[in-house]
Amino acid sequence: MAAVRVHREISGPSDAPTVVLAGSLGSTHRMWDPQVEALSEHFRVVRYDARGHGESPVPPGSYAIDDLADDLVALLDDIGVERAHLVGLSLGGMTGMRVAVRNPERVDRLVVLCSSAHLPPDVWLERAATVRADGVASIAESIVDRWFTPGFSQAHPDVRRAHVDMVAATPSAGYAACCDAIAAMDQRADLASIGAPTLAIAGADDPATPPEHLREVAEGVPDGRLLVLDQAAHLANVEQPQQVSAAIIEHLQGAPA
Ligand SMILES: O=C(O)CC1=CCC(=O)O1
Repeated sequence: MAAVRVHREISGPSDAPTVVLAGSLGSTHRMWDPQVEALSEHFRVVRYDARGHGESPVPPGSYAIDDLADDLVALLDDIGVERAHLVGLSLGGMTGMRVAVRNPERVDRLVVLCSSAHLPPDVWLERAATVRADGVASIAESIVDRWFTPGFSQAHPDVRRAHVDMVAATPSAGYAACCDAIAAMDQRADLASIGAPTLAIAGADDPATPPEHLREVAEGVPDGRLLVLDQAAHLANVEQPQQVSAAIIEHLQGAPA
């Protein structure tokens, strides 16, 4: 499938190294709000909506992780960036790993948060079918139950509500097409070919991509390292914003893996 021109928001100094932030299934670029200020002190920060999400195009049919990776490379081409740091959470992490495998010359350092090289296909095909039948809004509450720990949701009902609304606003066709991409993905054999120094960050309480998935990434990538954050579920960047921002900055600035 041809690459699409994704919706992007750019902040930070134009002459600083570029970091591209790729988000989770059911999110928009706004899921990175907690990181933008801190990262913009050091980097040109490029956030975007994945195809099928937010203000980006929603091509018909199923997608593959390769399509999402091609969109990210097309974004780099479009903004005139030869080589960037990539930071991706969940679906965004899968996309970042794929770019690091297929376009290694475009990737400086990689951060993979709350993601996986492989997830059970049947779960994702079933979710795609549910969303095609009933719409993404029908599962938005249950999705966000996995994004935050119960304690965080109780303490921050406004944050939880904003994320339920974000998921519910995702085009159902785009969401389902990305579920197809996750179902068809198996990057386990490719991890060894990722040359970019890689930090894998897990939420200790993430039921969607538990820490063992990030351990597999950290141990599979030759220059990989694992960080497990307590009191964080799937959207660890929202639940532990300072720790995540600090870990990203340290890794991208070249802390030894
Ligand atoms: O939203 C979820 O259920 C968790 C998830 C797994 C891959 C992804 O992008 O989100």
